[in-house]
Amino acid sequence: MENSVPVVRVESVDLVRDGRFLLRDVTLQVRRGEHWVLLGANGAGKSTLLSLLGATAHPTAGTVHVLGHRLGRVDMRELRAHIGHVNPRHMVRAPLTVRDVVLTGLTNTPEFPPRWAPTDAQVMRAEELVHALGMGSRLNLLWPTLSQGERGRALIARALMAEPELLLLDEPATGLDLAAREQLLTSLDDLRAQDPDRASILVTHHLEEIPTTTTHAVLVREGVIVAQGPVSDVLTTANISDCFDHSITISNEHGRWVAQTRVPVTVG
Ligand SMILES: Nc1ncnc2c1ncn2[C@@H]1O[C@H](COP(=O)(O)OP(=O)(O)OP(=O)(O)O)[C@@H](O)[C@H]1O
Repeated sequence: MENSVPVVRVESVDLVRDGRFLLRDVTLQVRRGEHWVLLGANGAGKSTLLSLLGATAHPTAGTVHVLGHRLGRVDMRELRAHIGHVNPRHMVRAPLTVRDVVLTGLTNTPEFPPRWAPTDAQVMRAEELVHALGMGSRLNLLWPTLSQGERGRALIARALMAEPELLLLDEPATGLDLAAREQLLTSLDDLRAQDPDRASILVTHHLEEIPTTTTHAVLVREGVIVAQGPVSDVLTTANISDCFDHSITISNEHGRWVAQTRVPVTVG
């Protein structure tokens, strides 16, 4: 894909299910090297938007281009091979080790396809990625024995195996304890520095889960984008309070964001 072509170009998109607008008039453009956070309340439409960008859903109206290809005019399966979509609900049924699950990122299948075997170089890359995500000591553990946080980190390594140009992360810090969350955020910052061309979109409800390397933010409310742009322009007390329909004060310290309910000042 040419450098000048946006990684994602969504234009005037509606997505309607059962007569209900899950997304309405959504326009969004993401370029190489940009790292977006997608914020919104429960049910706002974040995962729905991510499913369009991950080429797993089609818009009802409007156009979606991902990596230069228009949805509806491209083999979605082929396109998905170039997108790293980290879905915490990814199912692993076979008793695979962490190394094997990460390797299935190459085939984009839940298990190894029949007669497929990774090369030595692919195994080495899988191990490097597992180390980069702080999971080196877990390489040989069987998937069912992992904690939720360990699975989340292994799934990011899995998504990176195919060297995707676009990485989609759906609530990657959900269920992580404090230390695991901090390790995850550091790993994401490090990975972004290692591959400056990759673009990413991370979905969360929590401002504390936004990596410091985030460049842009988009706020969704009831299927509509209410603000988007450079992260420090978008993450303001007014915008976040409006998006979540609640009085929230936002602050930023050393690149990390914090949200607090605004306490009314009582006089007297
Ligand atoms: N296939 C579907 N058919 C009908 N409604 C759907 C479908 N998928 C999702 N929805 C509805 O669309 C709305 C947006 O869902 P979505 O999962 O995108 O929200 P979200 O912002 O990711 O929420 P959460 O933060 O709770 O994960 C929800 O009200 C959901 O019930």
